[in-house]
Order: sequence, then C-alpha cells, then structure tokens
Amino acid sequence: MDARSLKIAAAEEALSHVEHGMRLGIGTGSTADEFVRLLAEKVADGFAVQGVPTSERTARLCLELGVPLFSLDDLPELDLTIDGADEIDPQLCLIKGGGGAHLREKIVAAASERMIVIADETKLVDVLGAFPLPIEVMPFGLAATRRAVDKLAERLGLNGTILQRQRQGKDEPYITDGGHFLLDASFGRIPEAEALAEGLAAIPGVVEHGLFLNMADAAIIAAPAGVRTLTAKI
Ligand SMILES: O=C[C@H](O)[C@H](O)[C@H](O)COP(=O)(O)O
Repeated sequence: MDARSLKIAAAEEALSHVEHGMRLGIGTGSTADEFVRLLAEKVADGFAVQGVPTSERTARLCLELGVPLFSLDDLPELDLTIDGADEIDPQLCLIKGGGGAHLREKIVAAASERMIVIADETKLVDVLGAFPLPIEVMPFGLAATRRAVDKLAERLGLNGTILQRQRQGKDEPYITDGGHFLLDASFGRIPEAEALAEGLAAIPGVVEHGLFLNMADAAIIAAPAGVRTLTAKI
C-alpha cells in the first residue's frame, strides 16, 4: 500500500464520523486534502455539511470541489474537526504545523466539540519532537523572540537548532495565512511538552506553536494491515 492509499484509508474512516448537517472544521495538509476529496463526493450526492476551512489552501480545494464553506465567525461553534498531524504520541498529543497552518487549525479545533486526527502509522511516536516544532511568530521583534525561545529551550534542557522557515525553493521567509513568520525548532525529543507549550505561550512575540496537547479525542491511523482508531490514554 503506498503512502497516498494510507491517507485515503484514514480519510475514508473519518468520513464515517461526519453526520448530515454537521458544522465541520476541515484541516490542512495532504491527508486532509484526501478527506476533502471524499467529502466532496458525498456532498455531490446530496450530503449536507457546513465546512470551516483551516487554511487558504483548504478553502481553495473545498471551493474547487464544491464543499460549502463558512467562516468561523459565521459558525463559532463546530461539531467536529477532522485534521492531519505531523506527530502523534500515545496520549494523542500532537505536533502540527508542517504545512504552516497550525494557528488557524488550533483556533478551529478549539471551537469544535470533537477533534479527530487522521494519519498513517509513520506519524506515531513515543515522545514528541523528532519532527521540528513549528512556532508562528510576529515579524516585529523576530530576533528578540528567537532569543526568548532559545533561552526557554535552554531552561528546559532542550538542545537543537531553531531555523526560520523559508518559502520552498526561494531565498525569502515563509509567510503564514496570518501574515506571520515561522520558526522550526528541531529538539529531537520534547519530554515536557506542557512546560514547553506554557513557556512558548508566555513569549509575547510567539503567536502560536504547533503543540496540540489534550485537544484530539481520537486518531484514525492507517497502516498496511488496516485502519485503527486510537483514543487518548489519560
Ligand atoms: O500545517 C499543516 C498541518 O498541521 C498538517 O495537518 C500536518 O502538517 C500534516 O500534514 P500531512 O497530512 O500532509 O502530513
């Protein structure tokens, strides 16, 4: 089974949790894109859903495929969000933001009664941190914010490099949908994710980080042997 087939398998299973008429947060990334494609087929058959996209990219795909969209201001309370992830630990804590969308993704997930993550099994980890943690920051005061992140990492005993994300193939900064910059922090392991999340949230120039702690209710994981659903072990 190739990587795309696994994403489709997870997305298919997620679709079975979407009920007619639901207010639905729609995630970002290659796995979420597969979900949008499957959802669009159901919508074309008369299935009603009110979608709230988590990025301009997802909004474009939904519009192209005919999935009805609303803003989060139209629908400030959502029934369910389906989204991908870059890493998933045994408690279903996540790293997200590989596609730079974690700010809107977190706002949408927080407005949802439930969040279901879809991924292939390569995203499962024992401890978060092998995937570089995306940190969305204000362009103003970038150097000071970066220094504050460095100091926090040092205080928490986290070693690694922190790089500013660049636009793919270009020598210019990546700009998020919110008009901010991104730092990618490669720590290797983040044993105290809560302390890091709290510390990052306390830095004024940090807009949002990609740690999603205690937000996901379930993760649908696709592997060549089949699809399974994990729930948080608290
Ligand atoms: O910013 C992007 C999102 O957090 C994605 O959901 C995450 O990067 C996973 O993307 P993919 O499904 O392409 O691996």
